[in-house]
Amino acid sequence: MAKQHSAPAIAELDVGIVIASHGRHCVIETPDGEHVICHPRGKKSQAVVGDRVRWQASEDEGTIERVETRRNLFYRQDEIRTKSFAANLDHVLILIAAEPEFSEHQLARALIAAEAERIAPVIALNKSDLVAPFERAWARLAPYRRMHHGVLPLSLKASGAVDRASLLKLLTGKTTLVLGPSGAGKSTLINLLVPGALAQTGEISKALNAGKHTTTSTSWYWVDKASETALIDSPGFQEFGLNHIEPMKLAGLMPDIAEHASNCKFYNCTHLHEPGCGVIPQVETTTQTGPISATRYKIYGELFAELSQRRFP
Ligand SMILES: Nc1nc2c(ncn2[C@@H]2O[C@H](COP(=O)(O)OP(=O)(O)OP(=O)(O)O)[C@@H](O)[C@H]2O)c(=O)[nH]1
Ligand SMILES: [Zn+2]
Repeated sequence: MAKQHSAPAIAELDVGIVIASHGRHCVIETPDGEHVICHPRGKKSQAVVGDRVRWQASEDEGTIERVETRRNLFYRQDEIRTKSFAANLDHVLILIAAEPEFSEHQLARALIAAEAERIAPVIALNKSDLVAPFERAWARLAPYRRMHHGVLPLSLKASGAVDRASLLKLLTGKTTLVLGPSGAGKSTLINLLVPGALAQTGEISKALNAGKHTTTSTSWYWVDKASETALIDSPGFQEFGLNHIEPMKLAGLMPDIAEHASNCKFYNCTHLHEPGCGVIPQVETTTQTGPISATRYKIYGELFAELSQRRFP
């Protein structure tokens, strides 16, 4: 009888971090800093950037045998699909700018997705050198400056060295996903913290596509030689679907609303119309100031309605 080929025990397999992904295949980095193109074994081991994996070499490529348990997974979900950005994050850095004008809806959605996975968000507002638009954007961010850890003002082009230092103070030793709308300065930020980063991405996508001119969707960069601080660059800030969030969980994921949601008369209060609601009287109106901004409350109501109507794919 032929001897059956048995798979090696997981403990004997090599370890790696997923540093780029493109469709079904991805690039992993070994502890020695080598890069290997890997394919998942079956559908189960679909890996995303930031995943720690166990893999096995096969000729000059590799097979991912297991994805280690994730600390968190930052993703968005609409009616058609789920997009996973990255796993095992310490921070999501949302970079917006004085210009182009940012969408508060998108910002609120990305913050909710981070909160749902218990990932600490950092908001940065770039282009402080554009004085008047910056002032307007800064004022629009008042509710966000009160929540979280404030908003970091930047001028990546005009004061790169100072901004580099303040970003490193926040991000050193951490793994951070950088998100932002087009034109806010994401490439400028990544190149400031990781000189040559974009050239590196070019090489990786070339390896992945064997000469085809497509770019990788998400990429990992080490900021330091010791490989302790990492940035992850990912497109896709637009159309930030939150279908995976239960409507009744929404208030708990918006810190300014959550703060007052425990004072409601009904335990299942939606904070939309109920008598004895702790949230509604705290919302600012044209005649009354309040700790909850009218815009934030409106976003809450719209999202609640949207999530209540969702259909799972
Ligand atoms: N005035 C000003 N312009 C800046 C600043 N930082 C970046 N920019 C400019 O803003 C534009 C967009 O910057 P990018 O870094 O390419 O932005 P991005 O977010 O990567 O944009 P996409 O490539 O479209 O995703 C460029 O023309 C930059 O030179 C800044 O601090 N002040
Ligand atoms: Zn309520």
